[in-house]
Amino acid sequence: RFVDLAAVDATILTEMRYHSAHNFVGRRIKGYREPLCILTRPAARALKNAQAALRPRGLSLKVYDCYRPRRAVADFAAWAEDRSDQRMKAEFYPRTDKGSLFDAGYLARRSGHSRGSTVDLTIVRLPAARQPAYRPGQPLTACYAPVSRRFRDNGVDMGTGYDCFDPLAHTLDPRVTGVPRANRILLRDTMAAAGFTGYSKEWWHFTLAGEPYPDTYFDFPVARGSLP
Ligand SMILES: C[C@@H](N)C(=O)N[C@H](C)C(=O)O
Ligand SMILES: [Zn+2]
Repeated sequence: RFVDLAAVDATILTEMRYHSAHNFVGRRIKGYREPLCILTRPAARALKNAQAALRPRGLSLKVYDCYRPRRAVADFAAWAEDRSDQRMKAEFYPRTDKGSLFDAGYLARRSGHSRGSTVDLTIVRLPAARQPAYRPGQPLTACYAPVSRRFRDNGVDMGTGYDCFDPLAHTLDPRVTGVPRANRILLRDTMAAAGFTGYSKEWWHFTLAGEPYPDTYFDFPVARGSLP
């Protein structure tokens, strides 16, 4: 019952951050063998419906993370214990202690992503702007800096970048007003209409209500060979 999202809706943009070095760890995460968005079929179909609601408005979804194997979650946990590695702090958690990321709710020891019906995503205005390639070692900017100063993601302004482990990324943080607040609400409402529930601490994180494997945490690698 798992599928490659591209086989269900080829128009949804992808930027698989954990297959890349542009994430809070700073390198590819264990278990991400290919830059694919794998989801349960019901979650992929529901995302297709969300995309269909956005496209007439000149907008598209862009996914950052989909199914996440348990070995990737374990990689996050091992990384969190190594306090000496602060390589990506300046962008992803500038004012949060990395030792508190699990307790603060920004990382989960048993992640909904491992059940296959949870997705991290944003909205992009079409035609999608080209965004600069991330170069490991480049100077980093805080994910909560104004949109003109932080990493130039081609998503609409959500008030912070993706995986910004900071209270400003809480979906309804009262300091986020105007356009970024409206963008968060558009994403939340579009996803809700398609059957997904958001997460109060991360504007980008959604889980399909009535997911097919509510109690199963999978560990197959993210690779075409894992699919039927
Ligand atoms: C790490 C972030 N993208 C995320 O998905 N956080 C939630 C809490 C999780 O790990 O499940
Ligand atoms: Zn997530």
